[in-house]
This record gives sequence, structure tokens and C-alpha cells, in this order.
Amino acid sequence: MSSVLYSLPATGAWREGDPPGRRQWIPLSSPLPLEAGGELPGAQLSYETWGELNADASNAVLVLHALTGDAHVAGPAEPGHPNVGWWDDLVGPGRALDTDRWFVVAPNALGGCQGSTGPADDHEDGKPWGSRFPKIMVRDLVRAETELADALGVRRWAAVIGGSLGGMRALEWAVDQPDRVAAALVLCSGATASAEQIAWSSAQLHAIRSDPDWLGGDYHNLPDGRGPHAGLGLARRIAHITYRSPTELETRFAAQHQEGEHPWRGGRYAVESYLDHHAHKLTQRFDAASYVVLTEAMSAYDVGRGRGGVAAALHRITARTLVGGVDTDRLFPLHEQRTLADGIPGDDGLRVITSQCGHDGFLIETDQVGDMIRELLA
Ligand SMILES: CC(=O)SCCNC(=O)CCNC(=O)[C@H](O)C(C)(C)COP(=O)(O)OP(=O)(O)OC[C@H]1O[C@@H](n2cnc3c(N)ncnc32)[C@H](O)[C@@H]1OP(=O)(O)O
Ligand SMILES: N[C@@H](CCO)C(=O)O
Repeated sequence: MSSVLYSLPATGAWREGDPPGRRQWIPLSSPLPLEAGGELPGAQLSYETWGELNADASNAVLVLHALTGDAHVAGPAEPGHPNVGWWDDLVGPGRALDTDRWFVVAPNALGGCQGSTGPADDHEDGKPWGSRFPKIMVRDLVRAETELADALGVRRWAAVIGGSLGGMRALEWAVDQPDRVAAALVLCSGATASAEQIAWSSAQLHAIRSDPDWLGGDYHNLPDGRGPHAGLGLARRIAHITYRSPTELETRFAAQHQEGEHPWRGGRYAVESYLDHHAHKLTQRFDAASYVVLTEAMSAYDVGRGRGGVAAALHRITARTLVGGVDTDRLFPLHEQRTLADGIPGDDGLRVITSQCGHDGFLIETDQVGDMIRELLA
């Protein structure tokens, strides 16, 4: 098989009427003012929690997901959650985020597609936001999460933890609201988006927008499960290469042919088949317009914007902060975490994850991430 078939539905977004799973919701301020100008009316944030908030609300830990993650950090696959939690090994009794002690909170990012308001959701006129969804920035995601903290009665997080897009949000929390963050773990992120990251993202955005079913972002009500699946799949292929290391790809796949196929006769290399698989899986669980909105937010990220630059921004941090990077991350290379750790007041917080898995190492090397979390919360 040399082609990949995409199946229904037109968007991988969670929709009203789908099983809620463990999700809960809060309404956000309406309208929610946005950093880039404009506002978002009628929005809500979905989230999940584990453990119990203690009497003085001092045991709450905020966990923030990466680009295509969601609030389902832990727990089984079930109706409403097609996958097991993305850090399932780390959350639960006796685990690094020990739920006998900590109250763990995980929101789905604003603009996402798993319960928080995003382009696939209906606007006040009953039609999907689509292309009308406003430009949102990482700081807007954190503004929404601040409302979640207020709603839950959490004045100060015992820790804020996240990787990649989640790391940008953890950093923003620590810089913007130092009095509300006791400790932070920033994984596989940087102080600003790099040219390399923007370039890879740009190619992905072109892939999505070149799909004839993108329709300027207004595809959500197309019939027969149509949608920009091919474009989103191509974006995921590009992204997934950047999420892994050349050594890992070589070790796992080299130039092997996919079993039963021959590249000279219309078949695929094994690594092509692997990318096809990840592309297909993403189209089943993610909305292309959310992918665009959140990717653009990452490309616009600059912790120093409006704060006198990166150095001045990092100096605001009072939280005990660890900065984790993966030694083979080619998308957010280790020197970016070195810069962050050097700029954050306090002892050297750089911690290195050893892994062949590149940027995705923070999702895969859960033993090493667990050690960092234990150190942070000790
Ligand atoms: C686990 C989830 O998907 S959670 C859902 C929420 N998602 C997120 O939070 C996003 C973060 N998660 C991710 O990006 C990814 O899922 C990761 C990083 C965790 C995956 O990393 P890994 O565990 O190393 O998986 P890996 O990249 O090796 O891929 C394994 C898959 O490739 C498939 N595969 C491997 N080789 C091939 C091949 N030659 N051809 C086709 N498929 C292949 C495997 O069968 C496996 O399929 P499955 O995941 O459907 O069981
Ligand atoms: N593979 C992860 C990492 C992105 O930084 C994701 O899809 O969210």
C-alpha cells in the first residue's frame, strides 16, 4: 500500500454530545481580552484533576501539555479519551506526582480541540468559529489558566510543569505571576521561538492551508467527513521528523522497506510507513484549525516581549525552577534550555534527559522526567 486513507470525521475535535470522559469545564470571562488585540467571547476551558485539594490549597500542581496533547494526562483510554494518558506513568498514588499528596490539574489549552474553546467550536451564531477564531498567544492560554486557578481556589501553585508548548506556558506563569508559582519545571522549551522552529512550523502551516478542503479554515461543516486531513497529515509528518532524532530513525528504520512492500514498486520504506501511521493517528484525534492556531502561538512566543527583553523577564522568576532538555532534541536544542537556566535566578537548574528520542524524549523518558519532578517537589 503506498497511499494512506483517511477516515471520518472531518475534524478530530471533541464535540458537544461526545462522551465527556473525565473532563470538567469552567466558563471564561466573556469576552476574554487577547494579547494580539481583539477578544474571545463565550469561551470555556476544559480540564481534568487527580487527587484532592487540601484545606489551605497548598498542594496543587498544574500540568501543561504540548502542541497536540490534551488534559488527559493520566488514566485509561475510555469513551471520550481514545488514548491512555500521555504521562500516565507519572500521575497516581506513589508516582512522581503522587495523588495521595498532590492535587494535579491539567487544562486543555485554549484554542485546542479537546473541550476547550477552539476553531471547531460554535460561535454565538451557532456556526463553527473556523476562520473567525482570533489570533491567540501563549499569554492568552495562561490568562485562561489563571481563571481556572481562581475558579479552583488555588492562589499559588506548588508547581507548574510542562513541556514544549506546555513549557512555554510554565515559563509564562513563573515570569508573569511569580507570587503564584512556588516551583516550576520547564521542559524542552526556549525563551523565544527560533528561526528554525518558525521555519518548520511555516512548512506545516503551508501544508494544511494548501489542502483543497481547508477552505480558508471554514471546513468544519463539510459533508461526508471531508476536511483538510491530507494537509494535517503532511504537517504531522514534517513535525514528527523534527520530534525525533536522526540516530533514532536510523537505528529503528535505516533504509528498510516496509514489510511486504517495495519502494521501487509503489511500496514504502519503513520510516515512510511510520510517518504515515503518525499522520493518520493525528487526523483521528486533532483538528487542523486548532493545529494552526496553536502552532502560530508557538511561533510568536517571546518571553521578553513587553518586559524589557528576555534577561529582564527571566529575572522576575522567584519560583524554584528546573529546566529540562533532551540531549538529542533538534527542534528545541539543549543550548536553548542552557540559556533559560543561566537567566533564571537561583542555583543552576539545567537537567539533561538522555535519550535517542529527540524532542519527544520528555514524553517518553518518564523515569528521568519523574526524577526531575521528585527533585522539584522534594
Ligand atoms: C500516547 C498518545 O498518543 S496520547 C494522546 C495525546 N497525545 C499527546 O499527548 C501527544 C503526545 N504524544 C505523542 O506525540 C506520541 O504519541 C508519542 C511521542 C508519545 C509517541 O511516542 P512513542 O511511544 O515512542 O511511539 P512511536 O513514535 O515509536 O510510535 C509507535 C507507533 O508507531 C507504529 N509503528 C512503528 N513502526 C511502524 C511502521 N514501520 N509502520 C507503521 N507504523 C509503525 C507502532 O505500531 C505504534 O503504533 P501505535 O502508537 O498506534 O500503537
Ligand atoms: N509530540 C508532541 C510534542 C510536540 O512538542 C505533540 O504532538 O504534542
